[in-house]
Amino acid sequence: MIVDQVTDLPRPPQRPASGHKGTFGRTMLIGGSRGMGGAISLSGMGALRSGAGLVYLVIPKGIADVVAGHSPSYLTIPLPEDDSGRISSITYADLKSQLKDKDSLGLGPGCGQSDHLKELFRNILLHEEKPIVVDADALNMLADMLDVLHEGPVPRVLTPHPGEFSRLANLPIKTIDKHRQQVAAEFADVYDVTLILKGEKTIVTDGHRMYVNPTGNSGMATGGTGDVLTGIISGLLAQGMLAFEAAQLGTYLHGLSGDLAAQELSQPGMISSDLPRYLGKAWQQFYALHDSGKG
Ligand SMILES: NC(=O)C1=CN([C@@H]2O[C@H](COP(=O)(O)OP(=O)(O)OC[C@H]3O[C@@H](n4cnc5c(N)ncnc54)[C@H](O)[C@@H]3O)[C@@H](O)[C@H]2O)[C@@H](O)CC1
Ligand SMILES: Nc1ncnc2c1ncn2[C@@H]1O[C@H](COP(=O)(O)OP(=O)(O)O)[C@@H](O)[C@H]1O
Ligand SMILES: [Mg+2]
Repeated sequence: MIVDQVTDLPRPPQRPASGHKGTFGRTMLIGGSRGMGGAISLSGMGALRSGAGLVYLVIPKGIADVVAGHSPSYLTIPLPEDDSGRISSITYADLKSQLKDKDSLGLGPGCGQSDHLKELFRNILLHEEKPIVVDADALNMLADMLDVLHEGPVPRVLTPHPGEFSRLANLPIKTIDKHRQQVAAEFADVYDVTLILKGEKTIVTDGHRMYVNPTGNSGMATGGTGDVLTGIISGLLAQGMLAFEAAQLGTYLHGLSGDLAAQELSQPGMISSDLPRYLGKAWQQFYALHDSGKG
């Protein structure tokens, strides 16, 4: 397998002067559960500040008010929940009309795991042709049904940390840490996905190209930072970027937000909700360096 090392960053989504919120895409994020409303709220903030026009959060009804209260900029779609406060009852057929006009999806932040969610995500991955980011508990459930990646339409972006990748690829974390590029590229090639293997120097690969992200710092090793990344990439996909490019730019901007947050707040003093707040500054720096201030 020949894998090209990519260093150049892709062009960001265009922002035509006449653009309206429909121009910049609708992304829908499905997740959250009792005790983990923060995860889907953080993803929503990442999506909003990635430039997406409309951000929909599909959540269990028990956390709907808390999540909606996190930001007035979200649209929320509350669903029935089970005894543990996870999304339940609703089927893929029930959700179809909501999914229809969305440009991208993000599955998993804080959703928990259940047979019901697994079946719902299985159907979405099998049948939805729009780009989908798969993270967190959606990845853990995907580990038991990897066949959907072969059968379903592409593009799919998977965002595991090494613990999640170990479950997906059925490899020990030690092996993953030792051969990060190789195991990530092999998995991406076999399953025809864009894989983001997170951690220090996050890897983005589609099995043919490999990007090693230079931004980020260990101040980002704090709960919820990965949830923000899922939202950023879902938002870039909604704006029409291709999967590998959205993953690459999203990972770069996410790490840069972390670096800018650490500069002002210190590594121990920064938290995941700071990342969306610094994403605006990260965009400014990106445009200044890479796109002559068009943003
Ligand atoms: N505020 C919230 O509501 C939050 C909710 N979260 C949700 O909590 C659920 C569980 O996610 P977690 O990731 O905590 O659980 P996991 O059990 O998947 O991951 C935690 C374990 O993975 C391994 N791991 C993680 N990063 C690693 C690295 N760089 N190198 C080696 N091993 C590594 C470690 O063994 C670690 O204890 C998800 O649904 C997630 O979205 C978390 O995102 C934290 C914040
Ligand atoms: N030491 C580090 N250096 C750079 N980035 C890091 C480091 N530790 C964690 N990160 C980044 O923080 C994020 C953590 O994601 P994840 O483990 O999914 O967190 P959570 O599920 O709590 O949101 C990833 O984007 C990862 O690359
Ligand atoms: Mg995570």
